[in-house]
Amino acid sequence: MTILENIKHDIQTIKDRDPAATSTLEILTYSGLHAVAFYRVSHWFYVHKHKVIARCISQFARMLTGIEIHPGAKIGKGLLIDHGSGVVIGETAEIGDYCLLYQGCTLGGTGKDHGKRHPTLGNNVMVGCGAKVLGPFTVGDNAKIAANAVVLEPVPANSTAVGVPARIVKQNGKRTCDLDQVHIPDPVAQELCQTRIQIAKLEKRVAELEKIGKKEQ
Ligand SMILES: CC(C)(COP(=O)(O)OP(=O)(O)OC[C@H]1O[C@@H](n2cnc3c(N)ncnc32)[C@H](O)[C@@H]1OP(=O)(O)O)[C@@H](O)C(=O)NCCC(=O)NCCS
Ligand SMILES: CC(=O)OC[C@H](N)C(=O)O
Repeated sequence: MTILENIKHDIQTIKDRDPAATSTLEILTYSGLHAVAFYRVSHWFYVHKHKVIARCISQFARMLTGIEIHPGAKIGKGLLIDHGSGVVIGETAEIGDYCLLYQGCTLGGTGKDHGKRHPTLGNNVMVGCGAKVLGPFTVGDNAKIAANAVVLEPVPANSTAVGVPARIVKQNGKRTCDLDQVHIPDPVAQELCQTRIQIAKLEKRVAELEKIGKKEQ
């Protein structure tokens, strides 16, 4: 895809995904669109080894929009940065297609890694406002990162990560168990939880039957 085709795609995505967007003209005023368009140009200079020009463009975009995208980041089709102020995307971050980032979120490093330092988002990932995703791990397709979460470990596809530090509260539309003390659903803990739920149901049923039995006596 050329830079222009990518930008057209970004505009279409905003139309499709932002309920507040009413027309193309209105979308052309969006800071998020400006930041992504400048990024697409700066990335071209970055990959063609004009790193200073690339940086000048990204710093200019930052002044204009309050959104800082390092020209080295790799960003797929149809990125929507909604509202945008305070968004920071690090040099080795990778973002799949049709992702949605809200204001104040960071795709950053922990300061402890070298080389690949920033996260990789799959396709259709949503990162809520104020969330920080820190480290060189993967956030799977269709994952949702809650507003203000601080994510320090991989997030599986189709799941929701919430809190500080973030834990997985939903996966494939189902709530994960409260017994889950690690951030990724543990199959043994989930099995234990299911057993506890079954026992609780059986205890309730036994109590009901005992009550009926007593009445009949
Ligand atoms: C997380 C989010 C995406 C909802 O995802 P979801 O998969 O539909 O999850 P649910 O709404 O079912 O919530 C699951 C649990 O997480 C909790 N939760 C949701 N968002 C949370 C947040 N930001 N921080 C802490 N807990 C949160 C819910 O209360 C619920 O808890 P419970 O299981 O104890 O009831 C949404 O709440 C969110 O944070 N969106 C960010 C959008 C945003 O940034 N908007 C800014 C627009 S300007
Ligand atoms: C402020 C906010 O919720 O923005 C989200 C989206 N633009 C909307 O209008 O719903």
